[in-house]
Amino acid sequence: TEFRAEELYKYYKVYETIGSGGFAKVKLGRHILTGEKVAIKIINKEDLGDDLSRVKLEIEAMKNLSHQHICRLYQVIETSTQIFMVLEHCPGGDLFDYIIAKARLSEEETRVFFRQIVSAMAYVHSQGYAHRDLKPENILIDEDHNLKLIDFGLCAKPKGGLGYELMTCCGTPAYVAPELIQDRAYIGSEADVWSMGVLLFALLCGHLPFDDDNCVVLYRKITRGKYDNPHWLSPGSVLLLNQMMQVDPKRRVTVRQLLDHPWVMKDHNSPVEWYSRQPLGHIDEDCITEMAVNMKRSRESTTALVREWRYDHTTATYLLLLSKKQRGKPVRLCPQPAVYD
Ligand SMILES: CN(C)C[C@H]1CC[C@H](N2C(=O)NCc3cnc4ccc(-c5cc(Cl)c(O)c(Cl)c5)cc4c32)CC1
Repeated sequence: TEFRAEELYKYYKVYETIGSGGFAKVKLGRHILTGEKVAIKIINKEDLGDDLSRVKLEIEAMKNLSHQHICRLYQVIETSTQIFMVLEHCPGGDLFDYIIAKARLSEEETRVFFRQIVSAMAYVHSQGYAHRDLKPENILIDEDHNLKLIDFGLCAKPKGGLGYELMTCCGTPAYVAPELIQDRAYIGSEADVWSMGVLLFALLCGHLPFDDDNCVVLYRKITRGKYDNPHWLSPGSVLLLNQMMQVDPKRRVTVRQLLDHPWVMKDHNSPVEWYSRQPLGHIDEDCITEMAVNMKRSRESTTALVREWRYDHTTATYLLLLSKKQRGKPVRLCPQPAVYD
């Protein structure tokens, strides 16, 4: 039903295309009521084919994932031909470009970033999901130079919980764990730790531990699990990388062990905080008050509406107001469409 695309333009200013990801393009937008910038991921259904299920999977996963280091989904609008995902805007681009621009990161800067990745992954696993496509291209940098995980299109939530084995071999070759390559049954969280090891290597070294233009050669290198440690790596970094890129998944360090791993604790002296700072069940009273006034509804009916988490304009308005509050901005809605840059 085409008129529903109007729903996008009713609530958002839509500006230029700021990027593309796979079968989607991403435009910059602004939520009219709060004035907050958003990223609008636009998917054309006819380009998808059977990938439509992947998009539905990503949307369902993102509705259940609310965390300070995961890109937040605010609203979903579906028309007969398109799906619009209104997402948290990350002006810093992705980590891949960031590494390229700096050649490689210092151990100190890597540690700050890696702690945020461990925080996000401990939360994702605690919700019963495995990401399965961890790589610098799928990690964005927000306006406060914090990391946000994106692209849950390949994630898995095994019915029996993360302890259950998965079979689908997927992900990006250079980051894929050996057990996936051998087409053996694998545990999603263990495969994610391998990918985190490859990611940590890329941050510290500026190149990949296993690389080859020929896929077969690349896979053989991964299953052998042998790679060169550049001379600039500290002994602590070499040890952690070795513990994460263990070919035998049962010998690999777990995300839980990473939370207070000596390398992760260095200079920070505290374990990684992985709990969500905005748990899904929590309702913020200030945001409810502002919305109730603006919608000319009672606080009770406004609260009930927000609690339905329909990922419609009400969800978006609430989450964007909450984001403003958490960044110290006034918890205010602008009823008349204000003029911006
Ligand atoms: C694998 N790479 C190519 C992927 C690219 C995709 C475009 C990205 N991007 C820009 O190009 N410019 C700035 C920019 C700003 N805010 C963003 C917020 C969310 C997303 C986003 C979120 C999800 Cl959940 C998702 O699935 C996808 Cl595809 C995108 C992208 C943003 C973005 C950068 C990484």
